[in-house]
Amino acid sequence: MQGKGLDGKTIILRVELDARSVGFGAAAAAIEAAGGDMIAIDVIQTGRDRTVRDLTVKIGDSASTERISQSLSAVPGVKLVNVSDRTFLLHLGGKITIQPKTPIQNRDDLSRVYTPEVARVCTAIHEDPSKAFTLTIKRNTVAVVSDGSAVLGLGNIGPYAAMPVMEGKAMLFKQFADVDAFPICLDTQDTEAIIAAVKGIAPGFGGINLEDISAPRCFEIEQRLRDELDIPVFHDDQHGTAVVLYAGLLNALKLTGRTLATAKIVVCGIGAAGTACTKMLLAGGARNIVGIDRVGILTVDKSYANPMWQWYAEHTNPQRLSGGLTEAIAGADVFIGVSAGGILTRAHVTSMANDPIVFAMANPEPEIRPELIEDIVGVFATGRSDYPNQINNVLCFPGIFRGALDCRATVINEQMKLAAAEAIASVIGEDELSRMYIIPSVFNSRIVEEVRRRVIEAAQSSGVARRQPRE
Ligand SMILES: NC(=O)c1ccc[n+]([C@@H]2O[C@H](COP(=O)([O-])OP(=O)(O)OC[C@H]3O[C@@H](n4cnc5c(N)ncnc54)[C@H](O)[C@@H]3O)[C@@H](O)[C@H]2O)c1
Ligand SMILES: O=C(O)C[C@H](O)C(=O)O
Ligand SMILES: [Mg+2]
Repeated sequence: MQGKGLDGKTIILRVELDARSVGFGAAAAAIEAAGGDMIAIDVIQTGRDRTVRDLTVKIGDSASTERISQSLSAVPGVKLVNVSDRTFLLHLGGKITIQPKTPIQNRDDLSRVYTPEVARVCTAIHEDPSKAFTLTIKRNTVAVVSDGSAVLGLGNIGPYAAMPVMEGKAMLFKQFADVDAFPICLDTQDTEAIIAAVKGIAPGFGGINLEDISAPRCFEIEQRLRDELDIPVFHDDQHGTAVVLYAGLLNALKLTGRTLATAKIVVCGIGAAGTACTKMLLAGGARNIVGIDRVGILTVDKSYANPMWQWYAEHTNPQRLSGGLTEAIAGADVFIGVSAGGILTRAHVTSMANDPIVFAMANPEPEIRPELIEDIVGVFATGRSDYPNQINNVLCFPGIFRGALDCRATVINEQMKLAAAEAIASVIGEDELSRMYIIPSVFNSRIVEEVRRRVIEAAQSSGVARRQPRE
């Protein structure tokens, strides 16, 4: 098992060299001395006094971006202008764009897509608002809405910093399910203001994917929007995560000879994801779930100001355990982490039952790195793409929205979520299932189609579909 880490292995250093006092060789030598290997040089600007170059440098195992930058900056006459890596370069100018479906080539085209002809289409929609689904982008467009309050496990980093994640989700929607998704990061964390903003933009969208909004506000925001809008509103960190977790856990339990009803399951991080995962496991028949957050094990013997924690304490922890993670995890069959990076230790895992299942799903840094417990864990999964068994909501949200949009569902309900989980689990055949393969790859082309098909069936049988899709 190997993760690539967050630093790219190749970096690009933009340097300004004082042409009179520094030779290029000195810069190259400084990079080499710090463990870097210069593999390309691009001249950006040249002049009599100074030149600007982009140096592409491969970072050796012993080196780091910081060491190389420091070594280079220490050379007299060298000014380090910028350091980027392949990841940053991929983000230059953002990751998505909007393109018209047809070009406007002449006056005739112009008068059809725009004034005066467009007015006839506007009038038709005014007379029959349901035509918005057929005559505008509403039919295939989802808003990915965040307030930046719980971005991955990075926490409350605000709406500007949340944008790269939301753009990424939009890319995944398009690539995997051909859904046009638009990232919307709101500059408010006020519940009422978020509800009003989403309701205000809803006319242009066929669905709302709420993303990275922290608990407990996310519960009220989602519930109110579900009640007040007639398009699906789906908090991805709750339900997308729960659907994928459920699919992966069923397979892991099967492989280790356990059942949901008898396994002791510890859920760490009782926020958006932890709450929804627990609800889905309870609905599936789990009976021994213990939840833990910063305040310790949630137990009915205490009372909590957070109403969701109160609910949680009343519906879990049948043995009324108390204490911290050490007390919660002793003898547990399953650990589900949706909290923060690095909080689980090898000693914790050693204290679990034999052949334990550890799903360390915090992003980007899991609760524990697989290499630390490889020899003692039964089944291991993370939320990341650079380890085996990626339990990530990307396996759910493209397909579930594809299905919901195609049958014009008014909501995404429990039946549709369960259908999505069963679809994801079903993509792995019995003979393929192994400890390193409990959940299909994001790139498995059958996932979206299978999720879509079963979600549409579930929407129809539960009476929330407004349209019969063609195929
Ligand atoms: N793999 C996936 O698909 C996936 C999906 C959703 C969320 N996540 C990850 O799960 C984590 C939580 O996301 P969320 O949307 O539920 O956020 P959230 O803010 O709603 O909830 C996080 C909860 O974790 C708790 N927590 C933080 N540090 C803790 C600690 N040291 N010990 C115990 N509890 C702690 C917080 O108090 C909070 O209740 C993030 O790291 C996120 O990246 C992963
Ligand atoms: O964004 C991800 O990779 C998954 C999830 O939505 C998260 O918040 O961590
Ligand atoms: Mg998220």
